[in-house]
Amino acid sequence: MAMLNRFSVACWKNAPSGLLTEQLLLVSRALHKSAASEALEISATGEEAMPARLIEPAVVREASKIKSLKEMPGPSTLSNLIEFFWRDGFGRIHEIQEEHTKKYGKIFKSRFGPQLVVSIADRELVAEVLRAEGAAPQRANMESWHEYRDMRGRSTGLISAEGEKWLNMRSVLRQLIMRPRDVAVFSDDVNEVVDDLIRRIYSLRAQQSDELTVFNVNDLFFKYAMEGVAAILYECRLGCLENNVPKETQDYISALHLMFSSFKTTMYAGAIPKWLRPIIPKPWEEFCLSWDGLFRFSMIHVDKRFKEIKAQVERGEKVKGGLLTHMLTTMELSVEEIYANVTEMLLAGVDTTSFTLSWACYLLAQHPHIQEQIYTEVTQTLGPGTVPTAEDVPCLPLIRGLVKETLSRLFPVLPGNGRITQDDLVVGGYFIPKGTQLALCHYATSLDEENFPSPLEFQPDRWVRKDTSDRVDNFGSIPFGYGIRSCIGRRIAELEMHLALTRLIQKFYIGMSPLTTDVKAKTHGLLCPAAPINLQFIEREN
Ligand code: HEM
Repeated sequence: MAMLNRFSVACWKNAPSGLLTEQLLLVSRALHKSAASEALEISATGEEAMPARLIEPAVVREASKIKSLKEMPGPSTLSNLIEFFWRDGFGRIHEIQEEHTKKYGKIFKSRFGPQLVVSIADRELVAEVLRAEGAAPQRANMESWHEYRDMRGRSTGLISAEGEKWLNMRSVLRQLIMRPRDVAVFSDDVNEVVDDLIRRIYSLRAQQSDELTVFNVNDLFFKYAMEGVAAILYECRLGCLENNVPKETQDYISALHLMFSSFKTTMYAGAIPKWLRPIIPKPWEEFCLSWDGLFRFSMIHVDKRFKEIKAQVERGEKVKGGLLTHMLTTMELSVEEIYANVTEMLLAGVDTTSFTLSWACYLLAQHPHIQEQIYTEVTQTLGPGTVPTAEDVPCLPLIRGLVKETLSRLFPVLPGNGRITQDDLVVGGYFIPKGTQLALCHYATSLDEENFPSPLEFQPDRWVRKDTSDRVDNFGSIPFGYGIRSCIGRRIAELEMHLALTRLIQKFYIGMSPLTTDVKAKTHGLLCPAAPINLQFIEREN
């Protein structure tokens, strides 16, 4: 069994899905040697290259021990249905992940109607699956997204595209925003948005009788994240943090809320068969309505920038700008692809960042002594009142540790990720046929004692490297995913979070409002606060 564990992921091309031992003997020659122990090769773009595959004949002896999916443990279809539809399991997906891992082990199967999902909650197996990926990995079935785009004549963007089309777009976009230095140039733009965030905090505090409290900080951080991503993507300001939010921005926020607040509805939009739509029309209608709103907004801003560029060219002026300007002047992507990509990036970049900021501030308020340590680091490193830039962030390990401890461990905003296997695989000793939906259980692995000692404790300093050999990163926690299909907005999100948190900690002591009790997490697509987080922002004397 030890050998099977070592060689627990096998991958081969064009093999039939059957499970005959002879076939296994043949195909297992293609197994590569202990993918988990291969060193990561980080390419110049910051994306991880796949390790070379080696043939390991010893595995052939083990092939006959490979088990089928039938032998894999997991909850029954009935208990799953009860859990999700009767006991509101959609809001507790993260807890169910942990419960099922404890009950069935670190690899188990579940059935949702006709859909079989294999869940993996073991960091080595997650690593092996992701390291064995092909050139264009597939995350999940995006049929409903494709259907909407086909119906409206719209393109897919990075989230929804597959295969060759995805590969082409990814190779263009990764050159623009994947490396920390690509986004460092946006420090000043992001800092302007942080200025507005701080002004907004003063304004909100002033409206309360204690003149300290901001109610439901996620509302504030949602607007900050949206303004920040848009400043980079659209190269313009939206006015989200103003007292009077402009109408078109307000319409966009409503479309975004519709997409997420009706998370179950939009999930059902994909799950409900087309023939049932005349009987249950609402989910599909709301799904289309929110996409219409999201696309409309992006198109307004892309078209506006396009006109500005055109006018500049006509006047013979040099065209300067950021991401959108680059896309519009090089035209490596078609206009429809640009619309789709900025739409999908804005969708991906707002709630993820705002929930993480809300949780980070909540944890700071809950742990005043840790907040003081981070404050000391910030003031000693930057000196009083200095506005930090991306270049300062590597010198602020506790700020980075704060984000990692929040996002990578206690509140992974995406509690799970998915992959559809593109080849037949052997994972953890089980044969998994091509086309199977895998669920990578980040929430369970982030809180696994084997991966992180004292997993329930908030310890930002666990991420601080004591020396260069001390790598804390591991596959127990990959909040931005991994490899060629990982989050393309990671560096933008990190810049927004690092700069905002540093400046908030510089300026305020963040305390818990007496009106906030213990806030639990719930899954609503993302891992979000189940109740409003109300915090006090007490000005520091600098
Ligand atoms: C805290 C903030 C964020 C978190 C935790 C996060 C997390 C993730 C994760 C886990 C994935 C899937 C990766 C995989 O399958 O391996 C993803 C994909 C993606 N994210 Fe993010 N994200 C964040 C912010 C952003 C931002 C700010 C943007 C855009 C500006 C963005 C754009 C995208 C896009 C376009 C994809 C799809 C990439 C592809 O399929 O090629 N994300 N993100």
